[in-house]
Amino acid sequence: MNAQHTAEPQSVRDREIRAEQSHLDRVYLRLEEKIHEAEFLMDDASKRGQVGTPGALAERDAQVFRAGIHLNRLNSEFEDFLFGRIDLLEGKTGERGPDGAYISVEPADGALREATDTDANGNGGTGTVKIADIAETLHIGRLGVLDADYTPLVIDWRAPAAAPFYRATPVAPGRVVRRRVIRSKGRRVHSVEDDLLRPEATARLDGEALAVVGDGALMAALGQARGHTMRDIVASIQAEQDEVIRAPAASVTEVEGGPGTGKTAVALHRAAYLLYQDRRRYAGGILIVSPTPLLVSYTEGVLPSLGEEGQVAIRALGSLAQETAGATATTYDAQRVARVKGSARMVKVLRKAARGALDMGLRAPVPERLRVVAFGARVELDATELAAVRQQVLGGTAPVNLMRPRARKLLLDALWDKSGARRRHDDPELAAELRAGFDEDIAGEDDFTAFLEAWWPEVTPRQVLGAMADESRLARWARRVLRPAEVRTLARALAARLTPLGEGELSVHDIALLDELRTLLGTPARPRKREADPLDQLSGLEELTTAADRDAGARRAYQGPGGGAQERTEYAHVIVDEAQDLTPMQWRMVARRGRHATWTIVGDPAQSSWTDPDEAAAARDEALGKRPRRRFELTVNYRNPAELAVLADRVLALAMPGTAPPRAVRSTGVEPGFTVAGDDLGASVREAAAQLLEEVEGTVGVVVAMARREEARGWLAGLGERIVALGSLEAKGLEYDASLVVSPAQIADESPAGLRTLYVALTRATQRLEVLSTAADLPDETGAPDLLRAD
Ligand SMILES: Nc1ncnc2c1ncn2[C@@H]1O[C@H](COP(=O)(O)OP(=O)(O)OP(=O)(O)O)[C@@H](O)[C@H]1O
Repeated sequence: MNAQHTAEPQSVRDREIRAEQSHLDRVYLRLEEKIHEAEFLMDDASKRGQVGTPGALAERDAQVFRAGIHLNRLNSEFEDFLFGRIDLLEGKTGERGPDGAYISVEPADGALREATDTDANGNGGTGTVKIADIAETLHIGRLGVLDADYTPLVIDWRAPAAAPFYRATPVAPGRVVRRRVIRSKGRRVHSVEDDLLRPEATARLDGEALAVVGDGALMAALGQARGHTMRDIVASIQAEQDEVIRAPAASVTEVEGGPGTGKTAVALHRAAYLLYQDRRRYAGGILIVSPTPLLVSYTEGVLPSLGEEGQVAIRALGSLAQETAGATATTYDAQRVARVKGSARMVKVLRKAARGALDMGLRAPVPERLRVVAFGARVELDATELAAVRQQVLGGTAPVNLMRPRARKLLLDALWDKSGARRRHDDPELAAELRAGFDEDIAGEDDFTAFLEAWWPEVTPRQVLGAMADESRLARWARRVLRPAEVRTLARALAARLTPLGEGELSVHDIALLDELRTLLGTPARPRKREADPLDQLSGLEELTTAADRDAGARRAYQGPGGGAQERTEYAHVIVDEAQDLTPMQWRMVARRGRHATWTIVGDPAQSSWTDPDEAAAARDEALGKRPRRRFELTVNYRNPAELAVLADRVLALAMPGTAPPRAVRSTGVEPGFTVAGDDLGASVREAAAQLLEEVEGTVGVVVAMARREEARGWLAGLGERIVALGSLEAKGLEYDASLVVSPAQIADESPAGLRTLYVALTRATQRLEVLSTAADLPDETGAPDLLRAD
């Protein structure tokens, strides 16, 4: 990807920067005009009173807010609004896209012509050269901008015409002769970096030789120091990544790749691409599922920087059921607890628990007999008869809380039988009349209503979870599904946090259980205030009365979850990041949010912390159903320098023998460092961490075993904002300039998936990696722990 010419004179560089600057000036001039237009539109529309038909008003409101959104995007401070340029040969066809650019990928016949070198450079000579005359120049940016005469000033990076910027290679250059990355800040162009894709030809633009400047944009991008948030990679997306980003939305796009291959980056850019490509369809929302809140906060700035936020919700697994279960969690269970809670076998246990909870008298004691007076006589159902009725009701398939009408009906049947009234009439019509009167009498009795409420109470998911904390009860519900040791582990873990009614702090894995329970239990319909559907402007209008109300309604419609207002329970597209880590129960929870969705799934089996990959794969297959799948692989590691990747590759060979590691493209010349901790581990960690802070400009991540997480925070207290302590499972997806991995052996021993977790820990750094061993690591004389040695 490096440019072929690096020793260009300063004057050429300056001239090229000036040329791009004047283009950027034109772009900003045009943007200002558009901003004025949008402001005028908004102002004009809001001045008009509430006149016209509801349809016209709705249309007007929608227009105002579309203009508002556009205005916001234009006003956003983009660091590099314009970042690319391609100089192209004439295309095979003259077809233009909606943005005014020619869309053909292949050059026209004769676009490259042979000439004598006299033609080429005017010096005279005898040989022939190829001449590439530039026929079209496109500038690529975060949004498309058309000039007043509709010529494209900037092409949106997601438009088909921009694809060659990412896809062209010297082997398959298509029409691209020169690709340029433009770096700017605010309104100033700072530098340009070129790749020449047809080095064999003499390229000319307006009769002049085409200049080539710089050392390659990708390497420049990768060398920059990190902050605590991810940056977009829009200026340097690589061809294999671009294929994923622009893959057709239909069905399931599955992407695998090692650490640092850009899976998360690609997933985020894909969300922006899908919205651009079919905004109407994705008005149904895009959900991005992330393993941890840390990864959510690390990545959530990327979409706004790409001009997209409204329709995309990025959620950690612990917050996924917030809208429905009203709960979020950030606490982790011990691995052996998580293994039970995450297993697909829990579905059977929960099904029994949801039904069994009815019998538990959660709010009031469950009545053991039902007594009513019918036709002047007392009729009674005893405990055995009631149990039989309950069994019969539960024979249905509806969610438990929605079975109460059926329970009512079957109780009345049982009472009717018991009353002997059935035998009084042979005539069916009279019998039916009598029965109707019987039902009306009894159902109208307060005692009967009170009985029904106590005997078939409404049960909440939390109550069931709380009820499962009782070991003997859980053993009954989990019979032949969980082993006794698993029952004990689960019951104790639940009892440690929850009251018998399920109040208390939930763990991340509890959320998937609650969500499953919510489906099993169902929510009975309650009369409630109708709310306007924020997506439907017309129905919104029926509800909203004043202009201000309509403003708020329409704003909600366009803001989406990012704006905090719109909470969906189903989405049009679901993107799963770090998919290798979803437990079977979490797959079920995610699947419920994408029943009609198309999907993008990115992950790396070698980084999986789930112990039973087959069980997870089966759950994933079930979630995706019969949708066709399209698989992609990412092969280049952009994060770790080669010197560090070697170390991680050794662990990969132990964790997943035979797996090919991704290819690291950078080298820093700095080898990883090894130290053996002294007697005071905390002091050793602090010292090594402080040293790294001195050595790198950006961030430092200190990764410890989960059991040491809290302790480690204390060790690093006061070292400043550039440093973070992380439990090994929290390090997923994150990236630091330097990382310190504390006791690889302890991380590896913490769970059956420990080696894979260690692989994650070792692949977080962009510059420096330091490993601190303890005696448990069996370090050699250089301090290198046993697990990381070459032999
Ligand atoms: N084309 C690119 N240009 C510039 N930087 C890139 C490119 N692709 C990836 N990167 C950078 O490489 C780093 C790793 O990317 P990302 O976090 O998306 O990888 P990942 O595959 O999700 O890694 P992991 O599996 O470890 O979570 C990020 O800093 C990202 O910005």
